[in-house]
Amino acid sequence: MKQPLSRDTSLEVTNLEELAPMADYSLMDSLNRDPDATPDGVDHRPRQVFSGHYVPVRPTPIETPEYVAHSESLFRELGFADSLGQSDDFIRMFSGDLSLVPEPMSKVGWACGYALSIYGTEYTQQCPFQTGNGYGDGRAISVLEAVLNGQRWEMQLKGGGQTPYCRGADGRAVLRSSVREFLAQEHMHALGVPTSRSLSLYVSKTERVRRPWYSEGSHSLDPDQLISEPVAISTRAAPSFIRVGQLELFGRRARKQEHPRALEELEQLVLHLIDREYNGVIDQSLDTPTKIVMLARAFRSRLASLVANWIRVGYCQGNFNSDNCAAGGFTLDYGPFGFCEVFEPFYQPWTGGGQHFSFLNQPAAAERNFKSFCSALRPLLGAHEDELAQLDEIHSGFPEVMQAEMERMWAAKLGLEVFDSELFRELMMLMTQTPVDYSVFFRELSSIPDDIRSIEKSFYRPMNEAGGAESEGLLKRWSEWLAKWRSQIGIDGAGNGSRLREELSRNMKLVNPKYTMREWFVVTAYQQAAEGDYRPLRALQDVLTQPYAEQSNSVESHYYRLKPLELFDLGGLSHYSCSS
Ligand SMILES: Nc1ncnc2c1ncn2[C@@H]1O[C@H](COP(=O)(O)OP(=O)(O)OP(=O)(O)O)[C@@H](O)[C@H]1O
Ligand SMILES: [Mg+2]
Repeated sequence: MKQPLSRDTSLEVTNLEELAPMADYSLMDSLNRDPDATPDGVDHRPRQVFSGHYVPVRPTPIETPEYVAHSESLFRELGFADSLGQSDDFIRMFSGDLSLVPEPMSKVGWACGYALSIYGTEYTQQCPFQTGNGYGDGRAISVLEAVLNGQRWEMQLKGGGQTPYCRGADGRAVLRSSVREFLAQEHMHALGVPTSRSLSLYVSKTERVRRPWYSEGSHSLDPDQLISEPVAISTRAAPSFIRVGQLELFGRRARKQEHPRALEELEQLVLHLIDREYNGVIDQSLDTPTKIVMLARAFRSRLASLVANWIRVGYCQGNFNSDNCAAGGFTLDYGPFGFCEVFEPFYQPWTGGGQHFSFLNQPAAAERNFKSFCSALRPLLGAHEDELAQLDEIHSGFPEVMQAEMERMWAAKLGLEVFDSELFRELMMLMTQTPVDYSVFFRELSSIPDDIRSIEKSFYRPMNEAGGAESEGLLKRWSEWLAKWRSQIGIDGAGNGSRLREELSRNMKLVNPKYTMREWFVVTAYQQAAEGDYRPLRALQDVLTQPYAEQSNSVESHYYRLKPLELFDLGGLSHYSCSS
């Protein structure tokens, strides 16, 4: 059971009037507004934005909003009373209506432009004007910057209506995708993986949009029908929402000298990034070239560690373009993501994602994004030969840093002090030859079994029944592998109850989660939520926010299970072609 944390409730924010004095839009001071924009933010038509870092946008509120969920733990961190999420003024603001927010809160939000590279290749075609000037936050609108409990946060609505970057789309997010992102962010945080956070989720009781989706039981790769879904607004929170793609937009403009202030705007953005995300890591008093070299090194280690963490918990981002890669080194944009159930090295839930963004190829995809990041910084180093050489070296060192992170991560998953490549290679071979559930396998291993019986719980195909010689051979190899592993971790001969064994098991269970976000639970949660029943969603939220805990027997029997075989290959459940 979760322990209620003791807290000083007298300091809690209980309404917007109390929150307002903490608002601090320093972004507006350090960055430039699009000079063509009207300050009132009512310009929602798709158009080109040629310069400036942000466009003022007034969100379009969803009709008749209803409270669905908030993150108790983020509220606690921010010093918000738990009841705040259900108060009228808070609901109004975070369902998109800024018209009544108290001073000095801004009645206008902002959206940002960004560029796109897919696996390291620059694209401009996704922009309706073929110039790259019409691409950016099409439905994400930041509405608040504030210093809360000593930390600076930016709050961003997703699904808050059209922005100049909407490319003709409706600017909305449906309840389905909003529930997914809302749950995933807090789950990842609880898993210890850096991520944007979930603040709140509100659904409209009357406004719906049509989206392509799968019919019940469909095995089709692409959606086979249009369905009407309730719209929702989820709010996410992070120190900033600067993406690698955003640096790229300004890097490309500077490289091509698209306008006289292009280089200056790139520098402003990079300094803003350092201030928001690398404060305390990079000394503000240093000169810009030195800062840039330090930034590249710091981002490299964060990115490598992030991706190793993804793999540790079985997470596949699915669409790891540069515009879905946060420059602060945390997970951003939970679109066509998924958690690996049956282990497959090239697991990829997004049908449009290809192998390059698949599960174990994420380190390579991260390297491509890192390349885009470094190219964006280059114009700022101009003739600084020394720093340019350092930047190149930092870039070319990415695979080595990534590999070291991966080895550390695999060693930790296996309870080893030092990575053992042979033991690991054999395990990978067995895990690809035996359909095995990734998280159940590592969790069962964390109990340090004496034989393979408990590990067999993670097998999708019983090994002994009618499997013949092949199955017998595999079982034998599993047993041999287990014996070898046991001797490597040094507990051979130590019985249950030995201190060493218990400590090792405890540590492994802090690295190998018991509960991960299996899509079939999420489907029930969002389907019921669309009917107005939020209980399955909240129950799942409770389970997923304590993923390493054993939890109750009933939670275990319900949620600690292999994916039922009849759910394999179902559209919307095992794979999806879009996520919005
Ligand atoms: N319904 C929509 N209306 C307007 N723009 C949209 C819509 N759906 C997606 N976009 C835009 O299309 C681009 C690609 O979408 P993608 O799925 O990567 O992002 P997203 O899930 O909307 O948002 P984010 O990256 O902010 O989490 C983004 O720039 C996004 O803002
Ligand atoms: Mg995106």
